[in-house]
Amino acid sequence: MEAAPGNLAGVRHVILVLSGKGGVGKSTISAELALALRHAGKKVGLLDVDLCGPSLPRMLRVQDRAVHQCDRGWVPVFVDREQSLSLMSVGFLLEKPDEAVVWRGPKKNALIKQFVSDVAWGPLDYLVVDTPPGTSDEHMAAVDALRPCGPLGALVVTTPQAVSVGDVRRELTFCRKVGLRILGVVENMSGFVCPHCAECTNVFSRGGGEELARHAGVPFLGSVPLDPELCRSLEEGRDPTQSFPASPAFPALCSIAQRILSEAPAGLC
Ligand SMILES: Nc1ncnc2c1ncn2[C@@H]1O[C@H](COP(=O)(O)OP(=O)(O)OP(=O)(O)O)[C@@H](O)[C@H]1O
Ligand code: SF4
Repeated sequence: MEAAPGNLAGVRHVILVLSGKGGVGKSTISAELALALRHAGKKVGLLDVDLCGPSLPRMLRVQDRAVHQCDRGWVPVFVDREQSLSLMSVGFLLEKPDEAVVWRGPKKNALIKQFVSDVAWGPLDYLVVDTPPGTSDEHMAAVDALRPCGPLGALVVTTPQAVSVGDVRRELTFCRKVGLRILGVVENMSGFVCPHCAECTNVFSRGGGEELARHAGVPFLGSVPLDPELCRSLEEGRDPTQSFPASPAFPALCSIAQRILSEAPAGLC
């Protein structure tokens, strides 16, 4: 395998977060996974290649910050004082936060390649990559640019309904075709836990993600419930592990991070 070049040389593991369709919580899971890995003592980078819907700067409350240039390229925005979680997003390059990115494919692909190669990530245990929904040229551009890092892990997010599960099946086929190592499926918005009595109501049905994983022969990493506190923490840019440690989503997210951590020695990348 060729050695990872330049700015990627210090990146140990890469995880692409994918979903068959939009709005299933891919950015949420990317952000929360990055926070949970950071809480486990890891140095984490988050790369937002969802060029048309860059939501991570807002979710992590760093939307007013700017990226700077250094001799090795762009310096990502550090989310925490300890500088253990850094973020690069097209959101930092837009003049206004609600400006639309209306570029054609080649320009988007060129920017994705630049995001991968021209960001001075420094040493990272994990680089978590939030991708656009579906499968597109942008996914291929990200995979091609990241491939020199070694085998790339893929985490696929779905909601429990059958329609989302169908989209995920296509996503898993894509992962296999381009040689991503499928770490597993996460079922998001899986039931609503009542804040009064802790009874779980399966708003959108339940178990589609687990069933899909079983059929596809890939690991099921866990279910994250619909959680108003998680939603609130994202709206307010707060870390739910700190602000809402008793929220129902928190143990689920921690256990997914633990599964990812336990995969690493088995050669994630
Ligand atoms: N488990 C959850 N509990 C409560 N709210 C959630 C949960 N997961 C996601 N959300 C909320 O659902 C909305 C969509 O989530 P998110 O932006 O992460 O989806 P996405 O799949 O990345 O969307 P897209 O890529 O299409 O923009 C957000 O407002 C987020 O706060
Ligand atoms: S689950 Fe029970 S306690 Fe919770 S809102 Fe419904 S009726 Fe009330």
